[in-house]
This record gives sequence, structure tokens and C-alpha cells, in this order.
Amino acid sequence: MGQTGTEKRTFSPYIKFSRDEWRNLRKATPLTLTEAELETLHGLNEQVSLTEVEEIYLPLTRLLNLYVGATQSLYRATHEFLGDTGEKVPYIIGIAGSVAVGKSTTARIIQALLSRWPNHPKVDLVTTDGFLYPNRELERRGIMHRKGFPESYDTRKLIHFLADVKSGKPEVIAPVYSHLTYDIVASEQIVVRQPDIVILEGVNVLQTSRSTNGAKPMNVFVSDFFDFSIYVDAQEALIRQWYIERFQKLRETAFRDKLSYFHRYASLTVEEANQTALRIWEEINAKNLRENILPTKQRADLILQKGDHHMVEQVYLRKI
Ligand SMILES: Nc1ncnc2c1ncn2[C@@H]1O[C@H](COP(=O)(O)OP(=O)(O)O)[C@@H](O)[C@H]1O
Ligand SMILES: CC(C)(COP(=O)(O)O)[C@@H](O)C(=O)NCCC(=O)O
Repeated sequence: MGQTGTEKRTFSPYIKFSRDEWRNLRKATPLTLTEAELETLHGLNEQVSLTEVEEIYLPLTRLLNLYVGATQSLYRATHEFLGDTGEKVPYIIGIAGSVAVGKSTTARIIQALLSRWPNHPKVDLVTTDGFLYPNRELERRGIMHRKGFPESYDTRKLIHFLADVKSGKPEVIAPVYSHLTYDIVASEQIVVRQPDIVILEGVNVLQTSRSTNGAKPMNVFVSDFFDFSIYVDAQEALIRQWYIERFQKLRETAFRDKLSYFHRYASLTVEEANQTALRIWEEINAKNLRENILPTKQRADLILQKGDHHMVEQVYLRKI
């Protein structure tokens, strides 16, 4: 179409797909899901609709499968040229977005779907909350109310973890965070043993903040290690609603556990719990979203734009 008068064509580095356009790409996906596999996926999170898995996440993992295959071929070409076999180096996918937007659910669906492909069966999932400073350290620094903000993470440790994974080390250790105790679990760890793919999920994975709490700044970012990155997005009002709904669900389940950091919230009425969740959302998570997370959206290779009921309404794929 021609341009008229004041009309300006704005450049976007993304190709935009409506839900229907994206869903139609499903036809190009050779794999279909068996009933048993659909059941397994439903077991991961019973809230997730199976239509959503088939129409959105299946085409997405087909795209990722093609990208991983292409990277594996390039890697083989380099080592054929060098005359060696090279270490096995995992393909790394980063998943970013607000607290409660559905990052961990998205990561688990993608992990389950990607591990069905023969050229990359071993897919590990690591969350960046394991790289938060322990509560006692956050308290010492007076930043307990800043959990999830850039300064609450040991970014240096996270970067060393990724560098070790990308250099093909046979075993790399990641620390573990518990949402129940609201703290790092010193007795637990994840061992990453040269998988085909590593999915790294967290609010901070596309951040480029150089602040490392007064330490010498690092010239390398977490996302430098990514082969592909995804930002899960939705209107803030929807994310707030999902945060409050999750908080209410936890009030009836996990918060009842005496070990839960939020055990005191188990006895709240529904209305009191709403107010508490809203306060935590506004004072911590919404602030973090506006200041530190949303500004990283345009760095992603792919954006999943969700609407009501977590339904993906648009997909943006980076073309350059
Ligand atoms: N695709 C989805 N369909 C339905 N519910 C979802 C979906 N993704 C996430 N949820 C729900 O939204 C809430 C937040 O999801 P979660 O994956 O825990 O978010 P995050 O890891 O970003 O904090 C949870 O209650 C989860 O059950
Ligand atoms: C540790 C987190 C930043 C991790 O976020 P997630 O990966 O679960 O989206 C978040 O769960 C959190 O604890 N935020 C602080 C405020 C709150 O309790 O919700």
C-alpha cells in the first residue's frame, strides 16, 4: 500500500502473527501429540488448555526445533573444518517476563514438547531464582523488599554458570530456590550434564544492568549466552489478576504448610488475602515490571502476547 500525507511507515524488527495466522503454521509441524502425551502435559499444569498447547506451543517448538537443528549443523561444519569433534554444547533458550505472567508454565510446556524431538531429547530447565542471594544476605544488604530486582541476584554467579554450560563442561551446578520457604535451599542443587538444550527462565534474563552491587562491572550479559529468547507478555492488569489468583490458590494449599514462609497468610479471609496480594504486587512486582522487566521486551527473539485466560493473541518473531 502507498503512503499518504503525514502517514509514516514505522519499521519493526518483528513479523507479527495473529493467533489464527500462527495457529495455521501448525500444519507445517510434522509431530502430533498422542492422547497420553496430552495427558502428561495437562499434568504439568491443569489450568493450561490443550487447545493452547496444540495451537500455540506446538508451532513454537517446531520453529525452535528447526533453529536448534540449524545451529547443530553449523557447529558440526565448524568442527569438520577444524578437524575435531568439539565438546557437546547445549543450545540455550531464555524465557523472560513479569512475575506471574506464566514463565515457568511456558518453560515446562516447551521443555516437554522439545524433548520429543530425536535430535534434542535431553532438555534441562533452570530458573534464575536459584541465583537470588539467600534471605540472610538480602537482609544484611537491607534489600529484602527488593526480591526479584536486579540487585537481588548474584548475576556474576549466573554468568559463570552459563559460561560453564556453554564451554561444554561435563557437570555444572545450579543452586535451588524454594517458593515454599521463600529462600535458597542450601541442601539442594541442580546438576546440568551436557543436555541438548537448556531453558533458563526468570524475570531478569534479558537485563543488561551493569550494577553488581559495587563490585567491578561485568562486560558480559546473561543474554550473551542465549541462542534464542522469548518474552511472555500481557497487559499489567491481567498479570496483576493472575498474581492475586495464584496467591489465593497458594493460601488454600502451600501456605497451610507450617514450613511456608507465608504460613501466617493461610488464616486470612479471601478479602484480606486479596488486599495483601495487591499490596505485594504494587510495592514489589509491579514496580519491578515497569522499571526493569518490560524495558527488556524488545530484546527478545520472540514475544508471546497473552490476553484473557492466558490465551496467546499475538506472536512476534524477530526477523532481523
Ligand atoms: N497457559 C496458561 N494457561 C492457564 N493458566 C496459566 C498458564 N500459564 C500460567 N498460568 C497460571 O498463571 C499463574 C502464573 O504462572 P507461573 O507459570 O507460575 O508464572 P511465573 O513463572 O511467570 O511467575 C499460575 O497460577 C499458573 O497456573
Ligand atoms: C523470586 C521471584 C522474583 C521469582 O519470580 P518468578 O520466577 O516466580 O516469576 C518472585 O517469586 C518473588 O518472590 N517476588 C517478590 C515478591 C513476592 O513475594 O511476590
